[in-house]
Amino acid sequence: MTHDDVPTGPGGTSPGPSAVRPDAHSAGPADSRSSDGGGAEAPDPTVAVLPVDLAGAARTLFGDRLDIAAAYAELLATDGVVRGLIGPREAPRIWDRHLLNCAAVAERIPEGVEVLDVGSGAGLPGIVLAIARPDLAVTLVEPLARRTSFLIEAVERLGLGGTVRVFRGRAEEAATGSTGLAPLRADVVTARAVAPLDRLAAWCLPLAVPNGRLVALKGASAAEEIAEHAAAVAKLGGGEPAVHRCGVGVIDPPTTVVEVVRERLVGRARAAAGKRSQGGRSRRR
Ligand SMILES: C[S@@+](CC[C@H](N)C(=O)[O-])C[C@H]1O[C@@H](n2cnc3c(N)ncnc32)[C@H](O)[C@@H]1O
Repeated sequence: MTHDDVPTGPGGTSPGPSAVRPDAHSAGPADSRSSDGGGAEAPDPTVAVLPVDLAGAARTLFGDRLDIAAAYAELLATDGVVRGLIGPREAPRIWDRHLLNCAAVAERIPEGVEVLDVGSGAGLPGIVLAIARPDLAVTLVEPLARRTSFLIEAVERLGLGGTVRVFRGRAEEAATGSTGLAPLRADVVTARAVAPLDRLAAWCLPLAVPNGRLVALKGASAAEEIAEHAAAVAKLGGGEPAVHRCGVGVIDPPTTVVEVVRERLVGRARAAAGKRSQGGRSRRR
């Protein structure tokens, strides 16, 4: 495993102006799904132009950073498809199923906090959140080299190096710092289409600071997953999972997220905290 810190600074190319595609595209309901797919010939980049019926939502969610979102949409629909990170069928629905679906989640994230996006893949939702919210410090956690190479290039090309870094490795490795690096922690840990809620809680809660949160994009399976996994989540130190709908009145359908607060330290984290507090007391004597 390596730690690929994207150099900070102004690097990257400046994204081109946004353009609105007149032939409005409608897609099925947004859901927690992978954007992944097999490699293919690069589609025509105009396939990623913002459909006119989504332009209002896109302006609401991205504000004056809509041009950067448009550059990312084009990158996903071209390079992302060629490199097998996005299925070719996803290219025409990049905006509604991916960019807007992910950007809506920004409303659940407080101002100026640190965000870890676990299993970023091609940057969803991590890169989208970094575009929509330049106040956030975002770390993209992704184990696969082919995907982290794309992420590093995307961050540079979109000029996001000042607020986004890429960590190559699994969530479990990021949490323990087992490679000799300091363990990663954040106020908010996001994940989309990575694992069922019990596994996600096991991977992501250790990455959250105490009272920090897992925000999992879950779609239609949310209530079912909570019913199935609430007990496992509680054992992992999580509070009662809560469902929230994001982007109500902006996107249709809204994005469904399951949130879990890290309420208690369990296992190794609890033991380590106990040792720290004992050490603290003996030093004070
Ligand atoms: C189905 S893809 C979803 C990618 C992206 N979140 C999206 O919505 O398009 C799942 C991603 O999770 C990553 N992944 C799997 N296990 C992981 C783990 N233990 N820690 C971090 N990432 C993991 C995979 O490498 C893959 O990129």
